[in-house]
Parts: sequence; structure tokens; C-alpha cells
Amino acid sequence: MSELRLFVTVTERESEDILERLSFCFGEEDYAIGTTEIDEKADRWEASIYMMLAEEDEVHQRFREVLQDAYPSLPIEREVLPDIDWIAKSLEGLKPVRAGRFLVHGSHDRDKVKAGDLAIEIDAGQAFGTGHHGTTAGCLEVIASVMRARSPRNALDLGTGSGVLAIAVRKLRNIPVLATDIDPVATRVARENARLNGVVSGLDFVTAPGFHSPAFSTHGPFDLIIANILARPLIKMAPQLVTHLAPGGDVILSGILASQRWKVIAAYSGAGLGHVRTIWRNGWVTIHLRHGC
Ligand SMILES: C[S@@+](CC[C@H](N)C(=O)[O-])C[C@H]1O[C@@H](n2cnc3c(N)ncnc32)[C@H](O)[C@@H]1O
Repeated sequence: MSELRLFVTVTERESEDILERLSFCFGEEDYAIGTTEIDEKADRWEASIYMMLAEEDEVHQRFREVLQDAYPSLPIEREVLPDIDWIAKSLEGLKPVRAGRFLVHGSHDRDKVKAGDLAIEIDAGQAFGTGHHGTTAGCLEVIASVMRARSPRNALDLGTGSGVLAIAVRKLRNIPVLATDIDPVATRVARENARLNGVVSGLDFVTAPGFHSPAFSTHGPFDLIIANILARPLIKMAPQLVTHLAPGGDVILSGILASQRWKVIAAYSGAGLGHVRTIWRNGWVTIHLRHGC
């Protein structure tokens, strides 16, 4: 059965407000809700809610009620999402992926890199992170926007997997990056990927569960922390993660299903971080938070 997206096109500030209103109305129900930047210069954003086609009438009616007070004449648009072609999907792993300014590709696709692309070469292997998963792609997109707007002096990639996110940070800015993973195979693969991508110096790989290593104090506190793990461990480690964050620092979290995002945001608000934005990719969300905002 087909899926549908109902959305409104507004400014960034309005999209955040509408996201709040939608979550208040739809609460713990199983609808994915999200905001997406459409045009940075024109400050055009979409606030969307996703549902099955059969639920459209009821959700549309409730969406209209949500908008009634503050945005009575805002048109609600609709988009029917394509049914997933599982055969094509199984071939996706072979294709390069674009996210923000990055093109993540396998070694067989070097010729697909165009001038202006920030290319990261990762072959599917023993560690997670080829760019195809919604969480990796979401992190890459937010990393690109944070690096555009801010000037972090160092970064931590917690749960580095293939090393793709740490490599992305180094491709954008020549700052020291600590990349850690609980899995020693991942740190070995990530180190090898960094070498393949020509970003060896300033990038340290350490095997450690959570924050259990002296490396965090030696390299931190960090202006930017990226952690693509899962909602439950992220919630648990919120207080500890924040102690390794520099004042005013940015945090990018992923590995979170759309329905879990409020619990994650609440845990990090409780630890002193403000929500900057949430982006949605294939049912997964990536959350950008900032200390003291
Ligand atoms: C979803 S993958 C993310 C990989 C890569 N950063 C990306 O975005 O594609 C999560 C990674 O976190 C690691 N991991 C899971 N729990 C961890 C923990 N408590 N401490 C450190 N790493 C952890 C896993 O071994 C895995 O490599």
C-alpha cells in the first residue's frame, strides 16, 4: 500500500513551530513528522507528516486543525511516495550516494565523481557506513551545514563504523578528529578507509565502548560531537556526552527512528542542549543540537 506525505511550505522558524504543534497533536502515534530545508537562501522549509494513503482524510483534517490558529490560510500540499522497488533497492548498494556536498562511492565508481564533489570512497565491507543508510546520509547532510555555519576547532565521531563521518569532517576542515568504536574491526577498517581517502594526519582511531577511554579527555572537550548509534544508548549517554562537549558546541545524533526522536531530544534538553533542527531520511531522523541555545 502506498505512503503519502502531507506538507506545508514555510520559513525555518515557522517549520519548527509547526513541527511542535504537529507533535503535540499526534503525540506518541506512529506517524513520522519532520522538517526539511528546501532552499537555504530563500529560507524555504517544508514541515511534513507521513501516513498510509488510507489515513489521508483523517490526518488532513487534523493537520488543518493544527494550523487553524496561527496559519489558517496555509495550503496543505500532498505527495504520494513511490512504492519501494525491492529489486532496485538491493542494487542501491552499488550506486554512489549524494548527501550535502558529499558523494560517497565505491572504488568501482571513481569515474562518477564530478568537479566540485567532495568525494569519499568507501567499499562495502566489515564496518557500517557506506552512505546508503538514512542515518549516515542524514549525518553527512547536517555535518555539511554545521561546517558551513560554524567553525569547530575539533570533533569527535563516536561509533565511527567505516569512518565515513570522520573522513567527511576532515575533508571539509583541517581540524583534529577523534573517531572511536566499540568494535576493533571497525576501527581497523576506518583507519584503512581514512588512508585510502588521503586524510591520515589529525585523525585518531581508538577502540572504546562509549566514553570509556582516556582518549576522550586527552582530545576533548569537543566543539562538534557526532554519534550515529541508536536511540537507547544515546539517551543513556546524554549526561556523559555533554561533559565532553565544549561550551557552545554542536551535537549531531542519528540512529534514531522518527517515533523515538522526542525521547532523545528530551534527554539532551535535560542535559543542557537546545534543539536546532531535525532532518528525516528513509524513516530515520538526524538531530542537530547545540549547547546553550
Ligand atoms: C550505525 S553505525 C554508524 C557508523 C558510521 N558512523 C555511520 O554513520 O555510517 C554504529 C556504529 O557504532 C558502534 N557502536 C555501537 N555502540 C557503541 C558504543 N557504545 N560505543 C562506541 N561505539 C559503538 C558500532 O560498532 C557501529 O560501528
